[in-house]
Amino acid sequence: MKSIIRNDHGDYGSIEHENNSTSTSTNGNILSNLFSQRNYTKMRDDGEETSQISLREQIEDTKEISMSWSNITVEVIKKEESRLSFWSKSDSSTSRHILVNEVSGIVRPGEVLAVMGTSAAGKTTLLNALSGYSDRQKLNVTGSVMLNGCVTTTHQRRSSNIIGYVEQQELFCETPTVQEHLLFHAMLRMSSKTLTDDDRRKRVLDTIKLLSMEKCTSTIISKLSGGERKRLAFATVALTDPSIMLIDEPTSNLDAYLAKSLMNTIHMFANERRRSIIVVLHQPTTDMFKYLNKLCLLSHYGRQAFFGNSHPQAIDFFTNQCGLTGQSVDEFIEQISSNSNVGEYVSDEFDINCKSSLIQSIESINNKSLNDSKFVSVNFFRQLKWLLWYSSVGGARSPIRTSRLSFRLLLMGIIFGLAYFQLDPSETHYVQNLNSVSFIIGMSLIVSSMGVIAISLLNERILLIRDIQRKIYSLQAYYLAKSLFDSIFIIIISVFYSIIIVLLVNMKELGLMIFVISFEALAGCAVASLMASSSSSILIILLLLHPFNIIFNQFSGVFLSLKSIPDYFKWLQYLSYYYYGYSSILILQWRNVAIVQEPCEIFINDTISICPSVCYRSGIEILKEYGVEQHDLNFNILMLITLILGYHIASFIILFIRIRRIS
Ligand SMILES: Nc1ncnc2c1ncn2[C@@H]1O[C@H](COP(=O)(O)OP(=O)(O)OP(=O)(O)O)[C@@H](O)[C@H]1O
Repeated sequence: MKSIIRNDHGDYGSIEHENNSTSTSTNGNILSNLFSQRNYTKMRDDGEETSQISLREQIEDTKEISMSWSNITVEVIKKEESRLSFWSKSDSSTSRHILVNEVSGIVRPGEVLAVMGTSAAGKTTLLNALSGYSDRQKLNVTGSVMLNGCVTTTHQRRSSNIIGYVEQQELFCETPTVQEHLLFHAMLRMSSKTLTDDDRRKRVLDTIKLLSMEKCTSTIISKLSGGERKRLAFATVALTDPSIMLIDEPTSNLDAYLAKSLMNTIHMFANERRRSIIVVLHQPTTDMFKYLNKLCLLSHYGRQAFFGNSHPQAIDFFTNQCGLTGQSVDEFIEQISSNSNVGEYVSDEFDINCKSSLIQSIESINNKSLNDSKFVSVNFFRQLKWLLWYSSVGGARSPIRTSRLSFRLLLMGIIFGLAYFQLDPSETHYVQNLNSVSFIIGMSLIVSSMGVIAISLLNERILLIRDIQRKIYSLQAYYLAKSLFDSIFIIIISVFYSIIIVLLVNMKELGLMIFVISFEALAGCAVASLMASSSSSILIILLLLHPFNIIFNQFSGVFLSLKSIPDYFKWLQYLSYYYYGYSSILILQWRNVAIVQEPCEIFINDTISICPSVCYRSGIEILKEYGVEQHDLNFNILMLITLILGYHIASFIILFIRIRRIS
């Protein structure tokens, strides 16, 4: 069937599209019900009346925004250094590499524009420039991008909810399921305040259905196929219903049927929701052209080779104006790709014959006012709630956190528990053994969990930067949610680990031991967060964590006597979580011990010998020997809490500065 696409200028004509297939009509129904906010409200009030609301009413609710761009040039400036020998001064020069060269275009509400061209022609680079994300790659962009004729800055494009960008390799948090991922985005990204949480849940299910993803609703993202990931990336953006969608290679990794079905859905989004959509396409099949209204063709080095109606106008241009032979657009693309001279020639022809009318068409768009489309960010507590939920559903499935760490701790708990099994005060080396296990219990827990905390924070960094740039949530909400979730996780494993060792070794004061060990581990993990925030790779984290741990170990009182720490290193003792943790555990073990029997050590001819008789010491005397005061328990716990907060604040500030610099 032929349908007329509304067009202010009349230069883009009509397109043909299928309207009678089952999948089309099913998708159409879902789509028309999907994004009507009024539908949801009505459903709540009037039961089944939803379907009576016409698409026309829905369209009036929507924001129709055209996007145009003129003379977009993207270049990378490379600094090249040449040095004749090690000692000679280096000569540095800068060179400019043009990736996109004076490209112009326009897409209006209701249209799908396809950007096509040779590999590495600059299609993704153009999309990055249009979406406002080029500066994260340190690229220099000139030219203007207009929304409804108003010139915009990159920041405006990034921070408004007008543009939804589906990147070529969309990043996901890998452990949640498809439904959980979409729900998280529905709760934080759908800006309408009138939607209830139930409406959002329903929209998630409808979006899953629209993209034929029912089969993988409960599949963990890391297990999705390449094509399913593509569809999920599209679904994540489609969920929020932006006025303009930029989609990089939506059909790659999809089979012919799914590719066609997805293009059909994209076309319907544009057509029925009056959205302006730009897609980068690679080798589209001939029947896919019916879903495209316009074509922007890039040749070598980002030069523009064509812009216009996808099929008839393109064929006319390539055959009549450029003298190429062929029947379809893909044949011309192939000729341009295979021979850079043909590409150059076609680009020159386009510049001479067509560029000025395109620029006129762009300039003719009146400056229509844009609605205030700043991101309506959800409040801090809602962000915190859903970030905590997302961390917990994802974290609970992460094997590094769950099975592997639990197994490691169980194994260590059993080994240490059996090595120091049921310590008996009447044993010869009771004091030494009890003091050793008091140190090892905290140290082993911290060393095992530090890496997990640091690596998970570092792994999420790229996602965090992207989500903050997209204004999905704030760094404050993310950091607080992450720290809360990690703290709960650390407390659970501390309880589990302490119980094993305390019971096997026969240590005292189980309840308070759990309390102290948890705080010691939390302080250690706060240091791990600080390391992760300060590092840019796992290797750097590992290089930093071990020296830090060893240095803080030395000032715990177990190796170097607390009494002999030089004054200029006292500050290291006060920053050491091992010192406060170890001292507190010693206090718990010795404070109520009245008498300890142990063999006496005496000096005979300057060598230590064991006297056959026994010596008697109180627990308080043992503490004194280690430089620990029994009344320091509360102070130590307070200091551990201070360290936890201090290290986290330092970690947050460093992360904040790093992300600000990148963004
Ligand atoms: N940040 C950057 N610094 C230097 N060169 C870059 C940068 N980003 C992209 N390029 C280069 O720009 C060219 C165009 O890259 P782009 O990813 O835009 O191509 P493309 O047309 O999308 O390619 P494909 O179809 O293969 O995905 C490539 O040669 C690429 O190496």
